[in-house]
Amino acid sequence: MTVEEGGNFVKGNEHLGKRADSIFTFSDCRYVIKGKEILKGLSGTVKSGEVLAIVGPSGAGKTMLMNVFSLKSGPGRREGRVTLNSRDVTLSKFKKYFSVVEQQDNHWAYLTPREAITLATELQHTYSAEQTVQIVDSLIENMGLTGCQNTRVGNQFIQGLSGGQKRRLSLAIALVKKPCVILLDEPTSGLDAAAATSIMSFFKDLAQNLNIVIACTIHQPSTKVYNGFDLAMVLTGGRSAFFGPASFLGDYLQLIDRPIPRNSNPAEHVLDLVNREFTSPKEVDYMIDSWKAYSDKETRNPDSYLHKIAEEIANQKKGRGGSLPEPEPSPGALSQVGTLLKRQTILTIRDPIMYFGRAVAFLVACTFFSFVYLESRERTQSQAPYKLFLFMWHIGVPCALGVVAVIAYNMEFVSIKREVKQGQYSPSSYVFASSILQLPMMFVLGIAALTVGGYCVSLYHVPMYGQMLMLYASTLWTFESMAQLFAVQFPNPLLGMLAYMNLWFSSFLFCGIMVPEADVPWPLKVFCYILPLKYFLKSAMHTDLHETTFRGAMLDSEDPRGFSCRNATGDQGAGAESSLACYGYTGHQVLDSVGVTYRSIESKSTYVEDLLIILAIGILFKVMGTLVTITACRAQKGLSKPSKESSTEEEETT
Ligand SMILES: Nc1ncnc2c1ncn2[C@@H]1O[C@H](COP(=O)(O)OP(=O)(O)OP(=O)(O)O)[C@@H](O)[C@H]1O
Repeated sequence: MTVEEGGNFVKGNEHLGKRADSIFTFSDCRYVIKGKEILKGLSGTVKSGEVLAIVGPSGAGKTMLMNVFSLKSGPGRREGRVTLNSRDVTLSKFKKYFSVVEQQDNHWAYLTPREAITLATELQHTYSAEQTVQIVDSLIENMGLTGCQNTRVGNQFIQGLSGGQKRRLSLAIALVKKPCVILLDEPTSGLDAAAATSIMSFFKDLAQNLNIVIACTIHQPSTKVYNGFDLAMVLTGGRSAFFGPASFLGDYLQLIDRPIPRNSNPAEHVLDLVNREFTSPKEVDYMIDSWKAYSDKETRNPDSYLHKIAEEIANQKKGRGGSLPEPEPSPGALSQVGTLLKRQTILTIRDPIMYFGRAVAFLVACTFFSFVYLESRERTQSQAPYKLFLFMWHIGVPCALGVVAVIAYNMEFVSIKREVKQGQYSPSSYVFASSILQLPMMFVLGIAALTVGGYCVSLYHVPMYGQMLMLYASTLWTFESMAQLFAVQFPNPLLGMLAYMNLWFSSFLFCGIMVPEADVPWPLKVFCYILPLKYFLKSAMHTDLHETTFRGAMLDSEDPRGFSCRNATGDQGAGAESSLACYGYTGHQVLDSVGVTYRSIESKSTYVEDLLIILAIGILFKVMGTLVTITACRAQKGLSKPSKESSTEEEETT
């Protein structure tokens, strides 16, 4: 029987591995934002096999406490100690021994649960293919995902797994690491009562069978769900109003003269008592003060539970918490890059937004502009300058559409940060894998932009297709690197899009066509050198024109320019064209003539130089993006140790 059918965790499953005993302790945890204490000295301890529920009204500080446990960086300063077997939980310990299941299930929408679990296993373990299949089968069976193992996970846009199935998939992925502690933020949110009861009883079985610590926040548990917890912590206004065995809450409330009414839900009752929105502040203060008085008294009673907790915390602080298990060997960087590359390839093929959707948009947009500039396919005198404008559209519009990549990379980065923090792989492995995949995809995008619009409709010079494609792919890659930088630099994708569009506009403005480079004042002139479109246009014009000839002009040794349009034939305006519309017979002559007005255009080939500059600009943005990615993934602050006074206070008031 599976969880899906309301059953229990399959006991004694050897593939999931039973952990050695461990103790998770937090002592005197505080969180201060701009001088305001959000968490006020919270302490507690949870043993392996136990489930702790942190309950409290909205704004009580449940999420903040979870963030403190999970070393999440935030706006404030954290104080206190969080330990596992008396070792302070640092980011590297966290990666090895902790798994977090966040409130929002953030999965790869285009993978199936089987693929997602398999890839997570391959990223974190060095198992053989056969062992991997066994582990994956076991997780799928135990998490009740058998029926949906080959269904795409889905998201808000594509239909996929139900909320409960997604939550179980999150848990399956969290278990792949074989953690000692699992932290769950609101695991029942969005689930109906039956699903919530089923998943909580499942957690209880899981904690016992794998001997792991589970700590979760929960908003308003039903009686059935509440009865499944081993320990409960009641929070209000960042303070503790109860911490101890969940089954003891009723007796405690009786002791302080706030008994649970008959047939009432204990959690609901206590939440009513500590909620300032529904109860008088006096009553809430009474609950906090009563707990402080009770815990102070009981901590001194050698037979009490609270005394044992205080002792346990003191032991942990003194380093008498036992050793931590040695984590299983993890795959090397190359193997991780290979697995990530496999995942990125599957996602690229299935998710059209990132590349293939853009390729279609490029094809349509460039073909559209080719039709608008249909006359420019004729290599005639009057059309010569319009070739330049067509190139501007043919590269400018695809680059502008790169703004889509900012959103896509931003969404991707949310998942990447989570996976890196969970210790699945290093950020540099991700950057490496995504960069490898980007390269061929830039050629796909270049082919889409160039082939139909440029070569079929606008009749670009076919022998130069390879060179032109290289130019396109490089320029698109440079803009892709810009998009990736802004996607990771700004957590809000709208800001990233704004930054990208600003850079794109600047690139257009300073491409040497809109305003002569010589006229641009310093320091703005620097943009003429560091943005890629100028180099692209120069080389694209040269590549397409230099081996061709233009009708309406002829070589003329008597004319100082070496050509004239007076007696030329073949152009509709031949002979009658004004000297202004006479650009030249050879591609070189036309390039020089166009360059009189648009000074960045010239007949001299600067292809290699331009290509290298474009690539250098791309590399610069890539390096910046990589640094920001690595920094953002590592931006986790450890807890500062409590002050002497606060540690003493903590020992007194568990
Ligand atoms: N940036 C901030 N500046 C000041 N106060 C903040 C900030 N972020 C959160 N808080 C405050 O911290 C308190 C605890 O918030 P937290 O999100 O932990 O509550 P919660 O118990 O998880 O609530 P809920 O159940 O509604 O999610 C709240 O009173 C909130 O207003």
